[in-house]
Amino acid sequence: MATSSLSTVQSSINHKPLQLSPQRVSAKLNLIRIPQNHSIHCGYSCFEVKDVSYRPPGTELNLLNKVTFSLPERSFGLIFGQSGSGKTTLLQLLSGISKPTSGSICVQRYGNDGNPDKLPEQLSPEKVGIVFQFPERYFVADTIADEVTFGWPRRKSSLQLREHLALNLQRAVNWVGLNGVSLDKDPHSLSGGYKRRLALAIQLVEVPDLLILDEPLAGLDWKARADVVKLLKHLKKELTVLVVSHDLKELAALVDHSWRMEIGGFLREELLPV
Ligand SMILES: Nc1ncnc2c1ncn2[C@@H]1O[C@H](COP(=O)(O)OP(=O)(O)OP(=O)(O)O)[C@@H](O)[C@H]1O
Repeated sequence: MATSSLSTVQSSINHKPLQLSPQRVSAKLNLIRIPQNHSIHCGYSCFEVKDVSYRPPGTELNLLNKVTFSLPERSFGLIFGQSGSGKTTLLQLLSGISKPTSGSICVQRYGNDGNPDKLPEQLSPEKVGIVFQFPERYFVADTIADEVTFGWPRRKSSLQLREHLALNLQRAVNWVGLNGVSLDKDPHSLSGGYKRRLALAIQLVEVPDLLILDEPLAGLDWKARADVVKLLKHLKKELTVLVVSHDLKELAALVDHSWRMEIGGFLREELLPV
């Protein structure tokens, strides 16, 4: 999809306002500690997309046709396929920018025996972080600190909430390896790889249940690409990540599940052709 037509949406998505209660922030802070205690948790969750079709309002053609796949938590999925096949359209549905014409996008919890242990819950857009192609094009602030905190509550929020957000900011910045960089620096002066780190940090302030990346390596030189791959390898240890990319060789070592999107919006599971 042409990036210009999405610019407004993407700007607001890069900086979606945080609507967090202190309880939700605390829950998120706890979430980040889950991997260390992973062995004591029973069962697992899966993001499950079932029979999702999408036809833009006022058109006659389905861009997605009965797309079905599932991605277990803390795994790395990659969707590849020809330009114009519908990959970005699918990411827009997963992140709640558009709504499926039919089908469901849910989180299903399974017990240790592999059986569902409760009814599937609809995936809430609030729990999805998305980094669009070329996210640096939508940076709006003059400093890294302002860029990350754009859209945060300024006045009416409690001190407790602001303290939690500040902690989250610090954690996100450390997580993506931006901690050696002054938060007063102009985001536009960062190198390509560091701009991508910043775009990721914005999404990681509120730890997403699902992190989606559209072409994370596009437009970067070889060094920055290697840098972003290394960062994704690091994030994969704690997050569920879904990537759309044409850069199959560079990402292959990270991939747990892969699918090919075919023209007409048909998705099928397929090993990477590398
Ligand atoms: N709102 C819309 N109305 C009609 N057609 C659309 C709309 N949005 C996207 N399309 C068309 O849907 C198809 C799928 O587009 P999409 O951007 O999802 O493909 P893609 O696989 O992500 O491509 P690329 O790899 O080039 O990013 C394209 O043919 C595009 O022109």
